[in-house]
Amino acid sequence: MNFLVLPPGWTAVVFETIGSTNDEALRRAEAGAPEGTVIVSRQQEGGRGRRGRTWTSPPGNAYSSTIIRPRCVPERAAQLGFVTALAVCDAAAAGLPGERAIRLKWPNDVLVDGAKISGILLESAMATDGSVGHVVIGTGINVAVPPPAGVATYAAACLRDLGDRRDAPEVLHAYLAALAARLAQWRQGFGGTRADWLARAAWLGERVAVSQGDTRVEGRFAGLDADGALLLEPSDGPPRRIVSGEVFRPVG
Ligand SMILES: O=C(O)CCCC[C@@H]1SC[C@@H]2NC(=O)N[C@@H]21
Repeated sequence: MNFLVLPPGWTAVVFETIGSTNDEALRRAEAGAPEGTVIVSRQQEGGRGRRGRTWTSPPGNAYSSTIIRPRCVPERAAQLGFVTALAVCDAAAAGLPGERAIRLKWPNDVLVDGAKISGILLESAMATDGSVGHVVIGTGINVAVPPPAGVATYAAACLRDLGDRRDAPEVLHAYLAALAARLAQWRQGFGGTRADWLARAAWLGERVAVSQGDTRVEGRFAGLDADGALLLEPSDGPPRRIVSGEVFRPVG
């Protein structure tokens, strides 16, 4: 990293290489590191994705994990996925040509012209009073290197191939500034975050499929409820409230 400008009060620990920035941030959070501690690495040797997947992490992309201490109920802490996706979206929008379509796929994927440009992994721990004591917000943004062919099970791209001329430290700077601003918005309540997320939502009002392990349900994506659950209207049954799963476009 040649430079890193941080939001006021935040501190960064920068590595040349690391196993996983999330693992390091979780360790430091357990040891008492304050909110706004950011672990950054130029590359990761054991980058982790959702559902136990590997996150290939060569130099050229932006890898960070930020410690937040929300002290709230788990349902509210889960909204940090929307906060983070909006921050990545803001950071991407600042460097991409205006004609690119940036959309948010529930719960926290960021798509540019239909291709995923980042991954978000939230990991948390409870405090003794039953609230969420800390959340580690892990984000990998594909700046200069797309996932290797055959690894991604979805369309994926990097910002540079989409016309963004910035390098990883510049994108990371934009992302962390946006994350601080989006966290401030969320602390006022979920309404603003929810409205801004819906304004960028992919496939809102359209037919989608949601897979949850071995089960799959299809219906119209009707919006988000007040907590951030996906509202799905199947054609042959009552409306459903979905709290986890993968959303995609049904074929046919
Ligand atoms: O599967 C996903 O989409 C989430 C990928 C999250 C990857 C980031 S890179 C920085 C942080 N450290 C990790 O080990 N994972 C997250």
